[in-house]
Amino acid sequence: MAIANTSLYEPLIESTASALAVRLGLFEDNLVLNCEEIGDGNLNLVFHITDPKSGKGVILKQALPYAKVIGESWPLTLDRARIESSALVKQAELAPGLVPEVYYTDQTLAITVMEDLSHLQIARKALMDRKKLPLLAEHIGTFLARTLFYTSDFALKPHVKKRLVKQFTNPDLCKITEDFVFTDPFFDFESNDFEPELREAAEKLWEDTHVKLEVAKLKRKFLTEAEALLHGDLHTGSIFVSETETKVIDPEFAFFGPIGFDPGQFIANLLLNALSREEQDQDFIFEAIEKAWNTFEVEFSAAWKKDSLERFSEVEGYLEHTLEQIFEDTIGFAGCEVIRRTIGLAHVADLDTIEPYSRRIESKIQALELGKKLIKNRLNINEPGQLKRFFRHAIAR
Ligand SMILES: Nc1ncnc2c1ncn2[C@@H]1O[C@H](COP(=O)(O)OP(=O)(O)O)[C@@H](O)[C@H]1O
Ligand SMILES: CSC[C@H]1O[C@H](OP(=O)(O)O)[C@H](O)[C@@H]1O
Repeated sequence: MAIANTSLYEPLIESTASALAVRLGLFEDNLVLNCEEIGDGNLNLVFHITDPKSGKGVILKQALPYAKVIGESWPLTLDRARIESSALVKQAELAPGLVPEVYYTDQTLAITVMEDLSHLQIARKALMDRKKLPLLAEHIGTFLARTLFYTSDFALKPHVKKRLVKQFTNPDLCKITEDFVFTDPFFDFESNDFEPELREAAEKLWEDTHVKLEVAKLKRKFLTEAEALLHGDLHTGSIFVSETETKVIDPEFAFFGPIGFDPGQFIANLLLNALSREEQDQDFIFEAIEKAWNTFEVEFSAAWKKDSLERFSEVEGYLEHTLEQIFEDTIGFAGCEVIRRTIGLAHVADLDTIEPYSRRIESKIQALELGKKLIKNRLNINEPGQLKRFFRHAIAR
């Protein structure tokens, strides 16, 4: 894989990042700015630049020519910065108010300068703090319906759609998902990462040919179905929230894929949070899943009726068939995400911080059972209202 021409590229440090923000005219040049690298994700640098006097801030995100979490031994294309900034611009157009505003991008330096969202909290952390998030589900349902419908063949003319598919071809980042979501966790591969106490449950999964056949089908969909422009990594760490606002960040995995992938990742990460809760605290999560899906369904249907260019859209039953297929895929993709976040390379804090350790192991064994059952039974789960019972039944020992 080619690494971008690094002769003009240089990784920024705090002083050069704030100097760049001044050069871009984002701050006056006589100010004393604060700049801190706050990136806690797996891949990139994130600089938070602020003027302490006015309180004004911006975020400057820069891709490194490798995956930050692994180091230079894992080269990764700088083109992901172009994908991320273009996706944010497209999503802002389709779902206004639900993504940070992009102020500036530079493909050579692989940077995106964007709105500072530090007044909000990452949804994973808010959910772990058991915060009430009354608008999260509705906002994400709207984000999904609008970004997915309006980038699909239902809304776009064929040439426009194909041009966008080309613009958002994202092979390196897709390969990460193909490996770490759809392949490695289902085999005894070195990249997997789990506690010794989970080995027996992992081996049971690796021997389960039914699960593996169903994952193979889901992976094929991910590889081949260019239905709509996905966010591509819509976990709760990619969403900023408060009681009144929701902003989706980090779409560097964006590409044209199967519509059910984004709702599947969102629902999976809510289910992973539910696994970290006592039963009496889980209702908020199941209500959020139902609300998000119902909002998605209502807004996708309204957009279909208002704006579909497809002649067959009027055919009775076609919308219902499309939504049923998306829901089936959503449940299957959610199952893959639950499993990979439990024994794969990239974990979630919701499970990893459960105390005591014995309960953490118990919850992770439950996660593996839940993931397998979601994948195998995705055809029998017809609406989100069934998920609470399904979850309780799946994790019962
Ligand atoms: N627009 C923003 N405003 C405030 N903080 C941000 C913003 N974007 C990212 N961050 C912070 O940086 C962290 C990593 O950003 P993210 O885009 O997820 O990076 P990565 O691509 O490496 O996963 C986030 O968890 C958040 O704390
Ligand atoms: C080594 S990439 C693993 C994992 O990291 C990405 O998440 P994020 O950018 O939010 O940290 C993505 O989920 C990848 O699958």
